[in-house]
Amino acid sequence: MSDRKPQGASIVFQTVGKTFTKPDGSSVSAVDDVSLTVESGAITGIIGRSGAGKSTMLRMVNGLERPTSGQILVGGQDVGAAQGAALRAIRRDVGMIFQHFNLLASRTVAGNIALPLEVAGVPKAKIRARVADLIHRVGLDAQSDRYPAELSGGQKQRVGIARALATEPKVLLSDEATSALDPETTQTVLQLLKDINRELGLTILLITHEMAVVRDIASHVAVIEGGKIVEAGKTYDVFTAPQHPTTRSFLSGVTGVTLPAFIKGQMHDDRPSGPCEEVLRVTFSGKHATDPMLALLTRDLGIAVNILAGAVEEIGTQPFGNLLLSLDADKGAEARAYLERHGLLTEVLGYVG
Ligand SMILES: Nc1ncnc2c1ncn2[C@@H]1O[C@H](COP(=O)(O)OP(=O)(O)OP(=O)(O)O)[C@@H](O)[C@H]1O
Repeated sequence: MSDRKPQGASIVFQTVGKTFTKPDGSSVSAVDDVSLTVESGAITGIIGRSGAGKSTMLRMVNGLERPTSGQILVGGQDVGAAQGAALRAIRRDVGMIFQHFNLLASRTVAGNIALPLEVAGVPKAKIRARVADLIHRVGLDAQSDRYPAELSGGQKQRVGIARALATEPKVLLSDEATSALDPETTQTVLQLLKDINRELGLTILLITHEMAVVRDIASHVAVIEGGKIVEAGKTYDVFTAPQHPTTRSFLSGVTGVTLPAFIKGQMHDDRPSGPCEEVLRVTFSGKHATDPMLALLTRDLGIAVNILAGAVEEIGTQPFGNLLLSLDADKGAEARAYLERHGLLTEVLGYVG
């Protein structure tokens, strides 16, 4: 792209709070006491429901909003305290892409990508060369002179990505960048972001309400609810051993493993009296993901299990599996202890009488 290879910068939220005052004078706490370190060069996802505070977190990283309390450091620089030239310098280091692309309809692909360079006062000849490079990087050589209205959603987002990269940022912020795209186009845009992250080493912080996006691209994830981070860690760890109910509910939509309706309809939270079956979720991860544990359970303890649903997925290059089982409730504790001893995680979902 140019002679300088951009390097990532870390983003550190230190006990950050953001309160908005509404027109009627009441206040809303959008972000509340958030501490989070986004590693330099990593792809980190912030996931949360609508109104959880995701956009506010992102907008504080490039100085579009200032925190009410705490600090945000980008590459060690305090964004909230920066003014004038210092703030402009931080903004050059932080590129952003948007759900609805935010392209100028009156400018061509090349013209849109050139815009931040024109604003930064880069000489024309240099702009031309850099724009050509960026267009090539995002695979739009044939569309260079087209206008946004003549592009598909995926192509528009590629323009957005190229424009965000124009000033060679250290950080790329992504605000639901694939939410308006179909699943196939989403995959190609996520792949482009991964390639950029690997080749340029820049830090990517993305917000999303889809766990599938986190699974497909992010090495780290933070779950936000009501302005607070309720869980954070490596994506693999959070997927295989989610701690918070909100995380679990996001995951239930993405693992593709749900109880068959006929079982769900009969299930009780508490164990009924008399003979019954315990319904279990078993999570396999890392080196245990492909172990034949259920066969071993039957062989070693003589406990038979019914498989209700299951899937093995990959996060990065690591496999993890989710199985829903039922077995004689009297044998439940023994079976769970056996599986846990062999490195699997178990969770009792309920009982069928
Ligand atoms: N400028 C503002 N003035 C008043 N309230 C605001 C403002 N910006 C955000 N809020 C409020 O702060 C809370 C968090 O909003 P935010 O947009 O950060 O959530 P979000 O997780 O990004 O949601 P969405 O996915 O719907 O965009 C919400 O209650 C929202 O109404």
